[in-house]
Amino acid sequence: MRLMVQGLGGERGGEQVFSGIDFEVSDGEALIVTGANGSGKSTLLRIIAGLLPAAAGSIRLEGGGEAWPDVASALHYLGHGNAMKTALSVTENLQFWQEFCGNAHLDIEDAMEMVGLPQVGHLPYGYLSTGQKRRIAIAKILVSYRPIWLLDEPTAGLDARSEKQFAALMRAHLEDGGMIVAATHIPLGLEGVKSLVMGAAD
Ligand SMILES: Nc1ncnc2c1ncn2[C@@H]1O[C@H](COP(=O)(O)OP(=O)(O)OP(=O)(O)O)[C@@H](O)[C@H]1O
Repeated sequence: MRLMVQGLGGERGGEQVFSGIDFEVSDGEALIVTGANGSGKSTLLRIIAGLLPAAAGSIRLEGGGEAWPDVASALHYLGHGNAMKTALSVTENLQFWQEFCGNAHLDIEDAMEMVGLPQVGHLPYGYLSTGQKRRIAIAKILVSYRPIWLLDEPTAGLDARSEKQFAALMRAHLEDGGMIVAATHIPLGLEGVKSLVMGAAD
């Protein structure tokens, strides 16, 4: 499978943020997107996720077959917001996402264990600390299988131990043939990755 981005342009509020972005990511590959604040990293990921329209260019998934007929069906998007309901329990949130995304992968208990939070399932999500919220958002992408992980500053708010745990999860995803496109200011602990540097903002 191959994610192909060609000539991609992005706008916010009618202003061009970037143009002419080209890259390809195949099974087992990661692309790390870096660049100054405001250079358009989040905008790029939101366009790939289908949350914003592209101003120009194309985004295609080759070889997805019947299981992954288009880019949107093949990806998990981990944005700055964690996309969880604060009043629902952690388990209820993860159950919702597992049913919504389909392709159940890890059990909810196992996913909480993988992010080092096996005992918070009964708590309202809103009670968790900032780093715990992020770790449960990471558990969200483990409870359903999708081959492409789009990650926007995934380790923001994580302590050193959780950063390492997450690096291991990303490596396992790549070893399984998954793909990662991650915007970050912090090295993610992945080796042999592709790199895209977004232009500096004015
Ligand atoms: N809704 C919006 N309306 C207008 N401009 C916006 C909007 N959202 C973002 N922008 C602008 O788009 C540009 C790109 O923002 P974006 O969040 O993609 O940058 P980034 O590279 O992810 O930055 P950071 O490293 O700070 O997270 C910025 O100049 C930002 O002010």
